[in-house]
Amino acid sequence: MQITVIGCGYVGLVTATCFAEMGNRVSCVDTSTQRINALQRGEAPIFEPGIEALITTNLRAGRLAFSTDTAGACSRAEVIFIAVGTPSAADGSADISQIVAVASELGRTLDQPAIVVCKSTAPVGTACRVQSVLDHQCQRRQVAWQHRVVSNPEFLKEGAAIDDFMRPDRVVLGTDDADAERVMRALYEPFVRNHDRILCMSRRAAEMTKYAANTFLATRISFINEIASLCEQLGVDVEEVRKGIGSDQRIGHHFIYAGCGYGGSCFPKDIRAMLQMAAQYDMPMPILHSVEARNQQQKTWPLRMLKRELGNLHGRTLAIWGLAFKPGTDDIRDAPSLVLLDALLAGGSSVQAFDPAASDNIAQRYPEAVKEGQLKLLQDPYAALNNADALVLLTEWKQFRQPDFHLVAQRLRTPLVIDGRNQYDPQTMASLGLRHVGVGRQVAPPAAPVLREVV
Ligand SMILES: NC(=O)c1ccc[n+]([C@@H]2O[C@H](COP(=O)([O-])OP(=O)(O)OC[C@H]3O[C@@H](n4cnc5c(N)ncnc54)[C@H](O)[C@@H]3O)[C@@H](O)[C@H]2O)c1
Ligand SMILES: O=c1ccn([C@@H]2O[C@H](COP(=O)(O)OP(=O)(O)O[C@H]3O[C@H](CO)[C@@H](O)[C@H](O)[C@H]3O)[C@@H](O)[C@H]2O)c(=O)[nH]1
Repeated sequence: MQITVIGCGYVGLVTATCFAEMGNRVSCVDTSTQRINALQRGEAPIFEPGIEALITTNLRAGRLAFSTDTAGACSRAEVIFIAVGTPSAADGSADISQIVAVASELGRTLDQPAIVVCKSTAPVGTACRVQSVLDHQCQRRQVAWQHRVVSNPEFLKEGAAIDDFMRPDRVVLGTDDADAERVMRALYEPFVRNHDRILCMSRRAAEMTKYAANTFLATRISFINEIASLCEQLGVDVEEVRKGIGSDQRIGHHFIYAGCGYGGSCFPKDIRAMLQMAAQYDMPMPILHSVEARNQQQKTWPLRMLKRELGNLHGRTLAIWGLAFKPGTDDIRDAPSLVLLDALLAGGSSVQAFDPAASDNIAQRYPEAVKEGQLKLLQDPYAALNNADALVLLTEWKQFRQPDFHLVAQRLRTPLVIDGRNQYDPQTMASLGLRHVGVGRQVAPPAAPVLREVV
């Protein structure tokens, strides 16, 4: 099939390369000349395991092409995916102006009917808006055809994006057009060979499904983080509780890991967008407000623990392992590391940090601190520990799972490990002379509850 993908970010590139890998001819467009030039040389502008190999193979095979010319790239396309950004506007709502701009351009320039697919995460009603923008242009140009708009939200996770796309749990197609459904089913058929995991529904339901999925996952994380806080008060280990509840099949083990909060380009933004969608109908959505508030609070957990253990942090040197919002990516958008770095740097602490992928992005965000030497971004995780008053683990990269604890204890000035992702066993750490502070797993005896008089 001849496909065009508009937007060469995480979603656009993964979509394009995976469809090309299945034998389709895919043209990719982006407004960034720099991005397109790099892609034409086979260089990925994003950090995503496996993406560069897919780009190179499919470029060489002639199934993949990159350009900045939308009209040219769409001239023979049967299916056109819109995978541009939908960032938060000032009020928290999803800004769909990039989608609308693409739709207008397509309406003005397409000389054949196409299936236009909204892949970006966008509020309920966006696909209908794209349809009316296209319809309006067709009427203006007095052409005889109508484009068909499908909502096809994407569920990939950064760091595992190719695997998620190649083996999706489900493919959601929002359309009531039988022809469009047939073409889209055929396109996705190679990815759902074992059994049909394609779910067809209305465009509005497809859009809502994406927001409901993300906000539900975020709710699970904030829920376990709240339970973890209570565990800290009660002297209970939340890791035991996690296993205890996760083994109930109705709950399951996924997305119930307590930590220092969720970040990334999706959960925070999509919760804000969902709240704004609801606000238009005067819906208060108290659950989602709490999910968001709990997450903000959770991101301050590492700082609170450092203060509890060390007192005043002014003049202290702190080591951080992991700056990306999760392992497998260089993405620092809404990462818990930003909350900690902002506070430590403003409070006069020095930071020595290591991340396998995200250091460049952090350097761009804190250029002054890097220049003045207050923030050192190191190439070696153990070099970050030299004379530090504590090690704070924020991202659970695999290489941090079994570090040389003897070296950790030797390098640190104070043997304190703040484990923001519950990676380490408190007993093992204690046996090595390291004080370990995990999320929701204090080993202290339970404190007395505040007793209230029963009336
Ligand atoms: N990142 C993820 O893990 C993920 C997963 C699922 C869904 N989503 C959603 O998918 C959408 C895209 O996310 P992303 O992370 O790929 O964004 P991104 O910012 O990485 O990429 C978007 C790209 O679109 C380009 N672009 C903007 N306007 C354009 C135009 N008019 N023509 C051509 N290119 C244009 C930008 O230059 C950029 O390269 C968002 O709605 C996001 O919420 C993201
Ligand atoms: O039990 C858990 C699981 C995750 N996280 C955190 O949650 C955030 C998001 O993680 P993850 O969902 O793995 O990453 P994303 O790449 O943001 O993917 C989410 O957002 C995408 C964009 O919409 C969706 O497509 C994916 O399905 C959805 O998982 C990260 O900060 C994680 O550290 C936890 O704290 N505890």
